Amino acid sequence: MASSTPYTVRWGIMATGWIAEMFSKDLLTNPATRDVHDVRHEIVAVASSSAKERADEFITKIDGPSTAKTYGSYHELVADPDVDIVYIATPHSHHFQNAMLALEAGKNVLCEKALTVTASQARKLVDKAREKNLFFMEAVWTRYFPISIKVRELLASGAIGNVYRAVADLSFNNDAPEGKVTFKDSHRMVNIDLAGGALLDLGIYSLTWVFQALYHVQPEKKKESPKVAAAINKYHTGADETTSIIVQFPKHRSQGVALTSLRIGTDVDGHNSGGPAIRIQGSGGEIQVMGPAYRPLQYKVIKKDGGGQVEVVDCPIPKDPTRDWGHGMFWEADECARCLRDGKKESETLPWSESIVIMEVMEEALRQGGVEYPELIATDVFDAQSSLNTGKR
Ligand SMILES: NC(=O)C1=CN([C@@H]2O[C@H](COP(=O)(O)OP(=O)(O)OC[C@H]3O[C@@H](n4cnc5c(N)ncnc54)[C@H](OP(=O)(O)O)[C@@H]3O)[C@@H](O)[C@H]2O)C=CC1
Ligand SMILES: O=C1OC[C@@H](O)[C@H](O)[C@H]1O
Repeated sequence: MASSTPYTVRWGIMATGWIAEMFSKDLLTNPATRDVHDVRHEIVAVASSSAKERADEFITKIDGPSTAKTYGSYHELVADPDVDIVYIATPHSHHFQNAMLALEAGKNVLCEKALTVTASQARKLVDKAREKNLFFMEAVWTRYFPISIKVRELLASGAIGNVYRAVADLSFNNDAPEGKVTFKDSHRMVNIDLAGGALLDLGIYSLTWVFQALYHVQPEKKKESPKVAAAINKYHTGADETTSIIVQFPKHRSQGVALTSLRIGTDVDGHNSGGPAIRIQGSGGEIQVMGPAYRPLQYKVIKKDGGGQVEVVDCPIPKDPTRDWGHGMFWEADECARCLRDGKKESETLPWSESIVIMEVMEEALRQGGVEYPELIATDVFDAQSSLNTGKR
């Protein structure tokens, strides 16, 4: 029989930027407001690589607990004995070194997407987690949404027959005059030194849907790494600005198309007039998911023999009324808590092997498009004193 006392996870937050704020505010919501009663979350420490004061300000900004310890370095955070799991919210460039720093220190890790810059880095992190017997997960929050769970269930149950194709897009219109985009060259979205680019930041969600539809739902023995064909337009910084990938799963006769761009928007007018962001097509029908691909709130099921009837299902994200907050990242946090409680080292919803295959696809696409990242961020050699860990910029 399940215990009536919820299992508590004590989080350490690494970095104090935008997504760290979103995630931390979600951790602070009351789980009961999403009908979760078996796990709960505490923020026990926050670290900024630049200054302890930034971590102090962060706690104020999120209306966090005054008991949380604040650090001016990532090294101090991973050494804190009260931290059960470290949430890594730094740019892509930093993930390998930061995650390895935490794993080496014996900490469980939830690391923001994209997991790493290269597939080799991802494999090394998984090897380290295995060696140290630690929990490790890529923070692809969308996978833990009830809408994703429902769509996977529908696909697995054969609701649309044999699934042969998935087309997914996550693009934003950041077009600007004279060939520019609206981001400054130094911004993490386009800065090659921070592993910027549409694919690692946005295209990973398009691939997430392609993989949820065509790969994840396959029985383990039938899973196959896809063939990859990619077209990439590079921005003047060297990062990719528009990337289109076709993945082909020959044994399953299925194909996925993953699209991303910083030039045109999936949602043309901000009202979803452009139609679904994701189309999953099977022999017996189609499932459409309304975007954005990272935070979808509605899906439709269209049956081949449905006589024109379309099932439309809304999947809203619950808010904690006390804090007036609910972004949707709490579901992945709940998954981490349950895995820690149950002694699991990886999440079945995004197993290590799947994160690695997706990193391999992105690496191959970037190779075909001629995108190259600097050695400092592409190396798979861990260095605790790397500037990516010490913050000495
Ligand atoms: N799941 C989701 O919905 C989203 C995920 N993300 C992911 O989260 C990660 C961070 O994105 P986001 O929060 O938007 O980025 P921000 O630029 O807002 O924050 C990044 C933080 O990383 C730390 N950092 C350390 N070194 C550097 C450096 N050289 N340059 C910039 N920042 C540095 C800083 O914190 P400090 O100084 O305190 O150490 C900074 O505040 C990315 O991997 C991104 O893909 C982003 C947005 C949404
Ligand atoms: O993960 C993300 O989802 C939302 C986007 O706006 C953001 O750039 C990206 O990092």
